[in-house]
Amino acid sequence: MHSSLPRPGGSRLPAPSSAASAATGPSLQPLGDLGEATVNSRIGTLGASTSAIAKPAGGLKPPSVMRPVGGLKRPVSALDSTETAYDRPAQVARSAISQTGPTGQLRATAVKPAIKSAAIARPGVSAGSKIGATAKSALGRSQTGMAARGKPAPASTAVAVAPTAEEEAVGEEKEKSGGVWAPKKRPQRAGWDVKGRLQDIEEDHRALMERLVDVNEQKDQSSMKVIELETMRATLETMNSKLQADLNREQGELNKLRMDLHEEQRLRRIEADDARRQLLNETDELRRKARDDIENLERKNKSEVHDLTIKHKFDMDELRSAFDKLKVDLAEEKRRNADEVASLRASAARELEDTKQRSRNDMLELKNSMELEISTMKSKYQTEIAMLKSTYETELASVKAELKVETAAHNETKDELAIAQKMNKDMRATISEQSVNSLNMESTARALRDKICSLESTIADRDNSIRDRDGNVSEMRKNLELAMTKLRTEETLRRKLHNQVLELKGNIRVFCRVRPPLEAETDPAKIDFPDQEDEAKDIKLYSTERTTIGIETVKEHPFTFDKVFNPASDNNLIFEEISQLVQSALDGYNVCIFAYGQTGSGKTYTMTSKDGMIPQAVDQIFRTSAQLTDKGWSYTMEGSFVEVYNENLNDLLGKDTDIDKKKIEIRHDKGRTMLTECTTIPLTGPDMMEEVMRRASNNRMVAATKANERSSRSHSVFILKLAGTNRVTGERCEGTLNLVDLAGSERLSHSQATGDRLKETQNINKSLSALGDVISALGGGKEVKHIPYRNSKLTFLLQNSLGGNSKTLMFVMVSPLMAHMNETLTSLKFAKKVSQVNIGTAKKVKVESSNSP
Ligand SMILES: Nc1ncnc2c1ncn2[C@@H]1O[C@H](COP(=O)(O)OP(=O)(O)OP(=O)(O)O)[C@@H](O)[C@H]1O
Repeated sequence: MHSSLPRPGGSRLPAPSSAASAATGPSLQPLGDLGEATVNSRIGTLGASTSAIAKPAGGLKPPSVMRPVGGLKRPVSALDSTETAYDRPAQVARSAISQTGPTGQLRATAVKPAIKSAAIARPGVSAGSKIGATAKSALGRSQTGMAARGKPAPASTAVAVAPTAEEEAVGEEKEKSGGVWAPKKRPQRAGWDVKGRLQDIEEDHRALMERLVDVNEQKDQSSMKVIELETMRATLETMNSKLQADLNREQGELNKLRMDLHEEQRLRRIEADDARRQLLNETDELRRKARDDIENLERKNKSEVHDLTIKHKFDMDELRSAFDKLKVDLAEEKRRNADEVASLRASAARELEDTKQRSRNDMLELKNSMELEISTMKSKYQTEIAMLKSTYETELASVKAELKVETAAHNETKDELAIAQKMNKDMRATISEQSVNSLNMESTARALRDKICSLESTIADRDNSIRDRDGNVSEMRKNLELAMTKLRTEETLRRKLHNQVLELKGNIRVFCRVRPPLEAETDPAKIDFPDQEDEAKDIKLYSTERTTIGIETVKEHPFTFDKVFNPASDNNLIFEEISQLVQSALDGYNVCIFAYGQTGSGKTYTMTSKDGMIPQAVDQIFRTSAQLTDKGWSYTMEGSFVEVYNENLNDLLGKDTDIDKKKIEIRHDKGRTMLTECTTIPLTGPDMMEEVMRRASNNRMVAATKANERSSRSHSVFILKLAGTNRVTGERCEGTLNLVDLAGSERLSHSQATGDRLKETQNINKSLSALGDVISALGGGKEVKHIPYRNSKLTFLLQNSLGGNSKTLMFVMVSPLMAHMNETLTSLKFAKKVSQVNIGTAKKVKVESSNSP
């Protein structure tokens, strides 16, 4: 290993061996003469000095110098702990350096072992830090020095050997260039030439001293270097302390961060606690809300159940009425069946009678023919017998005569007598044979007579059964009669009950209908229907009002009526609600249905459109009256259609040329209203209504050409009179159904109208306020003695249909537009007043009847 260590000059040092030391032998004289110990001590001192001097100049660069870059942020302890074995010699060197005095002078004794340990510390390392290399070169130098002085090197260190010629040349060269010092080459002196040798030594000593001076210079340089290194160390230490300070600061920051972290954690914990508490509160709140919801739901459920119960009750009532209707239908069916049975029975009886008659005729014929046959046969046989008898008697007489003749010749003709007797015997046999035949004939006649008898008894049985059936039929007829009577009683009862139901609902009822906005209408009003799913009685409107100080406020206007129809309700739904009133007209009551509201609110649409109240009412009346036929009722119906315009009546079913010309008078007589010179069309079927409506609409159009927008400024009244008679009970009833499309209720200002328009305005205002007056007077009770029917043509026309014996329904029509809000509110207020009027119980129109009480 040591054999391959390179020398600073590139030559190799031979491995330390005794041979090597022996090689130096011939070149060195024994030092016994001079005092070998002295020489050796000098050489040793020199060697030690050179070794000390040969301390590596630049080899003490501490590895830590290079470290700060990477290890800047690392704590010192960490830096120290990461020092490897390679760093330790440098540390030792550093500590050695630190032992220099304040002057910066290096103490050789301290440096020497340091270098030594540095050199020894890394034996066998071929390449490594500068320190190792420097230490090795220093070692090399010291060894060389020692070798030169002939002193054996320690076993653990390399021992210098005598240089070869080549090495010597290099040594010389080195010497010149200030390399490692070596004694000068000179011719070998003889052993005895101690003086010469001393001279050489003296010379070498001088050279060495010179060299020492050089070395001292080098030492100074090294000291300088050490100082430099020291400065560097100080810098490094400053850096180190700076780093330490950084580290401390960072640690401080870290601690601060840790504290922040703790604070943050504490805050988070508090927040978490708060959140948990909030969550608990929210959960409680939710639980409470859920409980409330459940309770609300239960309440709602209960109310729904209640509603459903009511609905169920209502449905049950309806079912009951349907059941009653079914009963009626069943009775009707029964009656039809009974009729059928009766007709079948009659035809069966007729057939039976025919069959009986035919059988009787057949029997009679048979009997006659039999009797004829029997009598023919009888007479035939009797004739035959008589003939035979006469023949016999003749023969007997002739025989007797002959006998007489021949008696004499009796004896003579005894044989002839015997023959004659024999012939007589034969004849008797024939006669008896004939008698048997006659008897047979008689028995046949008897059998025939028996057959006739049995046929007669069968006919009698049949007669009996027919009589029995007749008995059943009459019993069934009686039952039918009873059922019909019951049915009639029930019908009367139904009418009474129906009337009572309507009475309970009030004789003036007010329905409110809001029409849908039309396509072109863009400013809808805000209208609510709060209980549409329920009773549908409420409506709420919202208007905006400006206070005196200019603040806009929204005002609510709630109203309640007998029924409120929202814009989605169609005419069919509305008719369902009024159909019972229409039924009342059939039951003999006067019924009046008004459509009240401003122009364009939907009055005409509700009353006269194709599926409006007028066509549907007539249709229902026809349908119901047809059903009542089975209960003995037959009805006659007649319709009139009049227009009240400017306090004049126009016949809308008359000639168009008579409009505004013919004067129609109103007469009241015993609860009946008659119109003079007004067309009344008998209605025989619902299809006739189309013609009635067409004619009325034509005349209205003609009237409209006379005055613009006349339909809005006139009242139209369709009057349907119904007269019913029950052919079975003799009951009679008369009812009137008045369907009125009123003029637009908008407040017309007198100031803006002139001429015809002013007249129209005055008349509309007059008639509508008269209607209001009549209704409120009717609601005044018994104290009010006078009802001002005569204040307008309209109220006078409807006198018998407004009040005590009538049923009244007012539709208050509502426009859905914001622009009409004020008019709408006025209409609704008027309707509210009407709905609060109680006009007493309606009475059936009294009609004298054959058996009415
Ligand atoms: N329920 C409804 N559904 C659909 N359209 C309707 C409804 N009601 C009214 N209308 C429409 O609104 C418009 C005005 O209605 P209508 O002529 O019936 O009002 P009005 O009150 O009779 O007016 P006037 O007093 O001028 O006769 C018409 O075009 C009509 O078709």
